[in-house]
Amino acid sequence: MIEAVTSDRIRAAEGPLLAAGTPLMERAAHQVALRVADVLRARAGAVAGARVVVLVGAGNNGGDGLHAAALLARRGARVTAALLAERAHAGGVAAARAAGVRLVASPGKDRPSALPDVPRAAQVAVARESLAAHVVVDALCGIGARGALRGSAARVVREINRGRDGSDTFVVAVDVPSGIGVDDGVVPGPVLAADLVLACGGPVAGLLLPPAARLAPVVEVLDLGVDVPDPGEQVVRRLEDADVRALWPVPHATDDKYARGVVAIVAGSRTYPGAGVLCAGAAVASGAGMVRYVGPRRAEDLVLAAHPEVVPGDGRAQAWVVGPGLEPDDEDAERLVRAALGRAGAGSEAHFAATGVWGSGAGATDGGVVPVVVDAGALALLPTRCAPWVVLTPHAGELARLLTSRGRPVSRSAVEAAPAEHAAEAARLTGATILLKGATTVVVGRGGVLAQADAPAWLATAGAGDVLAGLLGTLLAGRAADAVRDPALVARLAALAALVHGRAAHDANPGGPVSASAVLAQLPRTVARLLALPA
Ligand SMILES: NC(=O)C1=CN([C@@H]2O[C@H](COP(=O)(O)OP(=O)(O)OC[C@H]3O[C@@H](n4cnc5c(N)ncnc54)[C@H](OP(=O)(O)O)[C@@H]3O)[C@@H](O)[C@H]2O)[C@@H](O)CC1
Ligand SMILES: Nc1ncnc2c1ncn2[C@@H]1O[C@H](COP(=O)(O)OP(=O)(O)O)[C@@H](O)[C@H]1O
Ligand SMILES: [K+]
Repeated sequence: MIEAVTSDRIRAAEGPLLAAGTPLMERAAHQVALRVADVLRARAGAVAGARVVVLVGAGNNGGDGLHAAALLARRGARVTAALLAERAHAGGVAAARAAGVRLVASPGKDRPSALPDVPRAAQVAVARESLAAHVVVDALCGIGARGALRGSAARVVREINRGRDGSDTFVVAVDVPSGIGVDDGVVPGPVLAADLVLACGGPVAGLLLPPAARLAPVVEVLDLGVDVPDPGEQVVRRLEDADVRALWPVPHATDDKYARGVVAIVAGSRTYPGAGVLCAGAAVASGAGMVRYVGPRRAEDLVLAAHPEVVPGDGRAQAWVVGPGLEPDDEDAERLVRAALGRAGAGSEAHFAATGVWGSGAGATDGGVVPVVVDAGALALLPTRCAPWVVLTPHAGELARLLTSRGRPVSRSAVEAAPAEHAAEAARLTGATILLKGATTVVVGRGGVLAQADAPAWLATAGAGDVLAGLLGTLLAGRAADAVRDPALVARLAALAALVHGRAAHDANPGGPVSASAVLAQLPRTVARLLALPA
């Protein structure tokens, strides 16, 4: 599991070390230079003679970049450092100059730390040189960044981005891609998408959160000897493949189908029967002990034809999945959804406030409260408050509608610009655990935020969400009693579902298109592959 914290935690951890004179910048620069040298060897064959452009900002992030530039120049790389702010780290400039780094817009002798704005022609030249380099190092700003990149830095980054499509420029970002919201992952202006991010001491939350996460697809943490204290709930987590084994409900030799967990599905309608087929099929494919299906005759016939192991009709279950493919104003479906939500014990929060316990763990298996996944059409049928083992699985448009219906009018694009913030708002307003779908899926529940970026963009296809809902139903049914006792587990299981869903989409056809049916069919093999990994 990757854990990322807010930037003030990193600063607090670094403070005492810096006060004691620990050379953190030298350590960071040394490790950045080593990793850039690895990339140069892979891309240019050797470090000596390879072309590197370092984009340098005003603060210590720029200092890291300049010291790394000096180290690379000493190993024979042809390094240009473009000083793109009104000042630059003095020690870094001296080291770079002494090592033979070519300094663009370097400070004059009489104004060593007050740089003029870089002229337009020089900005274009820096962008051209960057696009032709083997590696570009982004050291414009790190955790000290506030708001969108500005001035020459913003213009050079825009210029590089304009030319980047046809070029295979490799960008290494020092600490973060400059200009992202380091704590909330917003992208308020131009940012250079990184191929590799080298996080200094520990990753900050913004690297894992959408929309910034897509600009930081690979994050490596540089060990600077900084110990970040336990941040409690101020943390963003990402599950990795090695976490699957610890969380997945693997059956024991003594289990029968009921002990393994029964999932009941209310999905699909006369108009959209396929959602029922995909949702129930995903619950079967991910290993439920039994799957029940409740829906109109046409959908039920199709579900049973595709998945004969599904049991038709209502009955006891350890988890419910409601909503995929329901038609508005379908009174039968509405009654079933409300009954399922009733089984989740909408009043559980009052019980928790009175007793300090979330519910009886046994309740989940003896007909008491059970987890419920609420998707698509069922999102409009929520009670005022939900228990945290009710998991809402909206996409951005559905979350915008949900927030608007609760007196917080917001557009889909506003949700997309700050997904974690809006998911947290929905969790506060409803009490439920929120799984907000997208290229990076954000889960907000008890115990903090999780952000999963495991899926290829090919997964953005109709029906994929129905598969996710069925898969999550199986996980919650398999660990229902634990989930009701420990609501933080609900959020982890939701993140686990997103991880496995994304991996199955990749495994089904690496690098190419996938249908929702193909993801479903791939699930058993992907689960087996992930369970075979060492924990
Ligand atoms: N703590 C340590 O010693 C260690 C830290 N380390 C490294 O230092 C980094 C933190 O350094 P930092 O605190 O100096 O801030 P940094 O990220 O360089 O940015 C601030 C500068 O950028 C400017 N600026 C701000 N916003 C901007 C914008 N939107 N667009 C353009 N410019 C903007 C801002 O200018 P100002 O607003 O003040 O005029 C200020 O000058 C950290 O990420 C890591 O890489 C490692 O070496 C290990 C030891
Ligand atoms: N760009 C993307 N990259 C990767 N995964 C994506 C992307 N866009 C959407 N997804 C995923 O695809 C699925 C789409 O679900 P959803 O929008 O509910 O579709 P449907 O309602 O048709 O089933 C979600 O799991 C979501 O996280
Ligand atoms: K940076």
